Amino acid sequence: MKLAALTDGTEEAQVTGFAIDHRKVAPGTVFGAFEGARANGEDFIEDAIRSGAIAVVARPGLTVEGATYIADDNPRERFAQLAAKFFAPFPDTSVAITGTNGKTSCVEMTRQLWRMAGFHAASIGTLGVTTADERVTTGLTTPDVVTFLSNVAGLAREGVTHLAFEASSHGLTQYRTEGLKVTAAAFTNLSRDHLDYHGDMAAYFTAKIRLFSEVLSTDGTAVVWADDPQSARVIDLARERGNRLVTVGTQGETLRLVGRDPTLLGQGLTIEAEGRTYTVTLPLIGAYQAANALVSAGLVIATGGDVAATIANLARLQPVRGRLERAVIAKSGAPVYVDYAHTPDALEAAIAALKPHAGGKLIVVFGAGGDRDTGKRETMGQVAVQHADRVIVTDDNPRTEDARAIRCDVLKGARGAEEIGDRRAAIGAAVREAGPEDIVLIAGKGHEQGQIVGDLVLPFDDVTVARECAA
Ligand SMILES: CC(=O)N[C@H]1[C@@H](OP(=O)(O)OP(=O)(O)OC[C@H]2O[C@@H](n3ccc(=O)[nH]c3=O)[C@H](O)[C@@H]2O)O[C@H](CO)[C@@H](O)[C@@H]1O[C@H](C)C(=O)N[C@@H](C)C(=O)N[C@H](CCC(=O)O)C(=O)O
Ligand SMILES: Nc1ncnc2c1ncn2[C@@H]1O[C@H](COP(=O)(O)OP(=O)(O)OP(=O)(O)O)[C@@H](O)[C@H]1O
Repeated sequence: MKLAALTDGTEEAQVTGFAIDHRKVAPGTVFGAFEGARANGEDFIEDAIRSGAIAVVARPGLTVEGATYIADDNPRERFAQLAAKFFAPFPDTSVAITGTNGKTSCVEMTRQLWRMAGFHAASIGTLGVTTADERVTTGLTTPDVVTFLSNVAGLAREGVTHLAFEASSHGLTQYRTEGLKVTAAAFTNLSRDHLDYHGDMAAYFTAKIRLFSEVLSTDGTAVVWADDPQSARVIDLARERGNRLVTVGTQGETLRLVGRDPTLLGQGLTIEAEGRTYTVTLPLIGAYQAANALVSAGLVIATGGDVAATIANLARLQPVRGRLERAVIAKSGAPVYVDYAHTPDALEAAIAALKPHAGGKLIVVFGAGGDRDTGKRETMGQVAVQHADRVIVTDDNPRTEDARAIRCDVLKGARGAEEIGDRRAAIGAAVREAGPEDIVLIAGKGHEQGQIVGDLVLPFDDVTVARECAA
C-alpha cells in the first residue's frame, strides 16, 4: 500500500508496516514517536529512519529529515488511525469492556456466549488473544496499538466476526485500540487502582470513561452494570451522546436481576427482561460472577443476540481460567476452586463470593509472594482467618526470599492457621480433609503455571495439582 493511500497525500513510498519501538522498524515502516512514562520515542526518530522508516508520526515542531513527517497534536491517536487503515478490515462486531474488575471474565464470557449463538468469536485481554482453537498471550491486558490492530486484522482474516476486548485505563490513555469501530462498550465497576500511573481517582475515571465519551461509536450501545455507584455517570454520558443503553443488575432495566440463589455448585438467577421473567442456573459461583455473566449477556444482546436464548445460554458458561474456577470435586463431594486473588482485597472478595455457597466449612489455602509488597502479608493472614473456617498458609512464589520467613509474616496475622510450606502437600491436605458440605479455595496463582523459587520457575498449576490430589 502506498503511503498516499493512508495520508490522502501524494507520497509514492510503499508502507510495509507500523512500529512504535524503533527496534522493530524495518524498511517501509511508519514509526510512531511518542513521549512515554519512561522514555521519549522522539529520541529514536533518527535511528528509526536509519532502519528504513518512511514516515514518522509525532507531535508538531520537530525536525524530521529523510522521511515524511506526519505532525499531529495527538500523535498517538493519529498513528492508530493510520495503522487501522493499513491493517483493516476488522471483524464487523467489536465490543470493549472497561472497569477496575471483571474485564477478563467478561471478555471470556462474551466470547463463549457468542459461540453458543453460532458466531465465530474471539477475545483479547489479560489471558491473551483467544479463539475457539488457540490462545496466544501478549503480556498486556490491552496490547500496544500495533500488536492490537495487527492481531484484530489477523482474526478477521481467520473469519472471526465477533471480537470482545479488554480496554484497560492504560490502553485507553495511550490510544491503543483507536481506529477500530467499537459497536458496544461495557462498564463493570470502578474502585481504587493504578493511581501510580493516573495520579488520582478523577484522572483514572476520566481515562476509563473515554471509552464512552470518545471510543464507542456514536451509533453504538453502552452496556452498564447499573449497581455500581459510578454507573450513573456512564449512563448520563451515553444519553447525552445518544447511544443506545443496555443496563443490567438489580438496578438494571434491560436485564433486571430479581433473584439470586447460591447452591454448592452454582447459583439460580431470576431475571426480568422485556416484560418476562426468566430463571436460569449459572454453573459459576459468587455474586460478582453473576454480575459479569449479566454484563456479558448485555453485550451479546446489544450486538443483536436474542434475549431468551442468551439468558438460557448462561447455563452453559464455562469457568474463566483461574477466576473462581472449579478445578475438581473432591471424593467427599466438596468443590475445589482456584482463584488468582493475591491481595487482601481480592482474597476477601473471593472468600465472600464462596461463603454463601458452603453448607459446611470454607477451607482456604494461600501464601504470599517473595520480593514483592511485604505489607500485605499480615493483612492477607488476617482476612483469611477472619472470613474462612480453616486456613492453611503455604508457599506462593517465594522467589529469592526465605519461604519460611514469608509464611511467618503471613502467620502473624493468621492466628490459628496451619502451616504447610509445600504447596502440593497443602492442597492435598485441604482436598482430602474437606467434608461433603465444605468448599476449598486455593488462592494466589489462578491461571499461572509456575512456582518461582530463586531464579527457577518450577512447573506448578493449582488446577492440575488439585485434580491429582482428588484422584
Ligand atoms: C506504563 C505503560 O503503560 N507503559 C507501556 C507504554 O509505555 P510508554 O508509552 O510510557 O513507553 P516508554 O517505555 O516510556 O517509551 C516511550 C516510547 O519510546 C519507544 N521506545 C522506547 C525505548 C527504545 O529503545 N526505543 C523506543 O522506540 C517505546 O516503544 C514507546 O513508544 O508502551 C509500551 C509499548 O507499548 C508498553 O510496553 C508499556 O507497558 C509496560 C511494559 C507495562 O507494564 N504496562 C502496564 C502498566 C499496562 O499497560 N497495564 C495495563 C493495565 C493492566 C491492568 O488493568 O491490570 C494493560 O493494559 O496491560
Ligand atoms: N464484577 C466484579 N466486581 C467486583 N470484583 C470483581 C468482579 N469481577 C471480578 N472481580 C474480582 O477481580 C478479580 C479479577 O477478575 P478479572 O480478571 O475478571 O478482572 P480484570 O478487570 O480483568 O482484572 P485483571 O486485568 O487484573 O485480570 C477476580 O478474581 C475477583 O476478585
